[in-house]
Amino acid sequence: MLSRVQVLLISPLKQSVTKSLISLNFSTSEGLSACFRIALLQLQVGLDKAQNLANAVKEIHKAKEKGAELVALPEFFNAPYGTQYFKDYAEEIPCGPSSAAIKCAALEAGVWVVAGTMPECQRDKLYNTCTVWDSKGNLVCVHRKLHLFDIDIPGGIKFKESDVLTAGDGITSFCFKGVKIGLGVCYDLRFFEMAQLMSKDGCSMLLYPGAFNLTTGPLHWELLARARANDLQLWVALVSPARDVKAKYVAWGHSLVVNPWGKVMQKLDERPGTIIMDIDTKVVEQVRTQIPIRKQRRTDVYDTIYTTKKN
Ligand SMILES: O=C(O)CCC(=O)C(=O)O
Repeated sequence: MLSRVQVLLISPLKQSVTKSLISLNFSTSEGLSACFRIALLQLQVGLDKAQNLANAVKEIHKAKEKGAELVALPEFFNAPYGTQYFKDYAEEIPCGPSSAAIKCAALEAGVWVVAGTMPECQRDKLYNTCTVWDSKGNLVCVHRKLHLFDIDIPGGIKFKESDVLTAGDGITSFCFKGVKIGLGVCYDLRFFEMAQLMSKDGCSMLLYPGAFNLTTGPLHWELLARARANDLQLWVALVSPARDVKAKYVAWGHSLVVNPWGKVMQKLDERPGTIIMDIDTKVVEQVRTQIPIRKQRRTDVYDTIYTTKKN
């Protein structure tokens, strides 16, 4: 719902301070509504790190030509996915070659980049880490995957990231053009409480670089994206690498954008490709006004809260 808010303006140009009151349209929950163009790059990723980086940089520039202002890359855009690879491909952030390539691409193209994830080493630990770069090439924030992907589905898939990786310990969001965007990495998508906290913090969009597989991908990828979008009434974007059937871990692909009504707005198949989508936070306001569940929660009966620090 929109409400009229009065803002006190103090002009620095006049000797005697001039005060004037103006009215602005503010949304009750998220601030001024805003619109921006996002690109999701479903990249082909292989064993050759230099080639992966060159491809990411080329596609960032192509996305800029299509008017993208914020460009998102997939989980492990610079390395194949698999516990056997993490150590060899890991870099310190922000001083490794992958950070350097993305910093430079963001600056040269003049776009913000959510650099999917890369294996990060710090001291003796490895993390699955998402970095965000602004259009001047500054590192805006870092999110280390909070929930490690440890599952065992007999006849389907067994994976144990925790054999090699350490989990992050915080929840991360950043502000782009006045829109707060929450970050998660792949398995993080399964954890509703994390998403709910980002929503409570004022996020209008959640962005997850991810790489589901051929067992859980068809079952849960789109379902989870739509569930998060519908429950929290915000935009959700998932960015996967393209499928490589010869890889040890075969990614599901199907990068997508879901709107705050829970509707899939754009979706790729398993091949390399790009989604270009205009994100309008007015839709967030609409659905939250028309189905006002955010105001109807029984926080006298239940709640979701932080138990530790925020990033
Ligand atoms: O949750 C899943 O089914 C897949 C998760 C995954 O592939 C990951 O966290 O990297």
